[in-house]
Amino acid sequence: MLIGSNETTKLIDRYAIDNLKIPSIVLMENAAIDFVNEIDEELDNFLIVCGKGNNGGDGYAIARQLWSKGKKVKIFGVSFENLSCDCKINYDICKNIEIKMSDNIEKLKTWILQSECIIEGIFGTGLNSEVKGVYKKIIEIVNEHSNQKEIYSIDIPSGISGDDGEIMGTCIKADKTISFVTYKKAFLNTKNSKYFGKIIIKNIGLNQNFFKNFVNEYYLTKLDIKNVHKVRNVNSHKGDFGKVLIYAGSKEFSGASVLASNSCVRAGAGLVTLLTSENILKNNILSEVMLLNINDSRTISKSDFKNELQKIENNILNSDVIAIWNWQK
Ligand SMILES: NC(=O)C1=CN([C@@H]2O[C@H](COP(=O)(O)OP(=O)(O)OC[C@H]3O[C@@H](n4cnc5c(N)ncnc54)[C@H](OP(=O)(O)O)[C@@H]3O)[C@@H](O)[C@H]2O)[C@H](O)CC1
Ligand SMILES: [K+]
Repeated sequence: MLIGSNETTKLIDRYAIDNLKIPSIVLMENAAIDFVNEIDEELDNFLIVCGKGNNGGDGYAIARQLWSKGKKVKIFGVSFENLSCDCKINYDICKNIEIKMSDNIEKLKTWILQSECIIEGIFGTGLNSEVKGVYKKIIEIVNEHSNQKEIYSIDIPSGISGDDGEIMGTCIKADKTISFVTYKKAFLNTKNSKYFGKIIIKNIGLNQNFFKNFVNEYYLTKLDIKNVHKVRNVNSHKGDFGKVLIYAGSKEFSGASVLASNSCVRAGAGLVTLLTSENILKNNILSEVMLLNINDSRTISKSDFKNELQKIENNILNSDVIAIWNWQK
């Protein structure tokens, strides 16, 4: 999965709009549909809190989508003036379909209490300075009055910097964050993970592989592993999947040899042989790994030494990959 700063996410967005000719309003609609698909079906009564930018626009579009599913929806708008272009389009539709809307802070408290779920789109990747004034107040009210209610954040919890996950004065404490296109850099800031809740990334109609050159950082997911995982021919033999020789472990330190050997087996190597000091490991620790014990005592006889060397040489010649433990007493 692509990891994106605010800037890279915007670049991808711009490329999709300017070069791929996907209208921005279509991206917003896709974002809203993807978002709504991740909302718990049991929830029925929603309050959407919208800012003035495209994050707020996503909020208005989500409100429409929920309305079309017959859900109860109200909207609190930070302001209905100076909305971004796509935000205004969705705001106008919400007005036309008569979704209840208000920008009155007192109503915000009442409406939160009447709802089961609060979806917030106050700020997304466009947050560019410390949250103050009315925005700070709105975020605090949402956090304070949402006890026992689900809070869903659009793209990123409002008030968190998308670039480093730091709190810009104050921020929403989400139960679920449904984010678009990239795994935001912010989510790597584990110090603040309690504010993100469960993180879900949606593609909003774009394909991550198409944009992989826009970033140089990737978040490894089960899906990524699945994509590189090759289906094996039923007639194949374990010898077809590489032979690994690991030389590791001593009487005092045997852990690394076990970890490395088991990791190779888990990663799919065909034959894994651990070359290690005599008697340091019981065979049953390594179920699929072949153990090759060597006598590495300092008082070994010359002929035994030759035999040990021969054993090692044979194994080296027979291996595709050799891992050597670098530890000196
Ligand atoms: N491909 C995608 O990822 C898509 C993302 N979408 C959504 O769009 C937002 C980003 O939208 P954007 O309009 O760029 O930004 P925001 O909505 O986050 O916020 C912009 C407004 O907020 C004002 N602002 C910024 N910081 C502050 C602050 N500290 N206090 C008050 N106001 C602030 C800003 O005003 P400026 O005048 O300062 O610029 C804007 O008014 C993304 O997160 C997604 O949710 C698309 O919908 C689909 C494609
Ligand atoms: K948000």
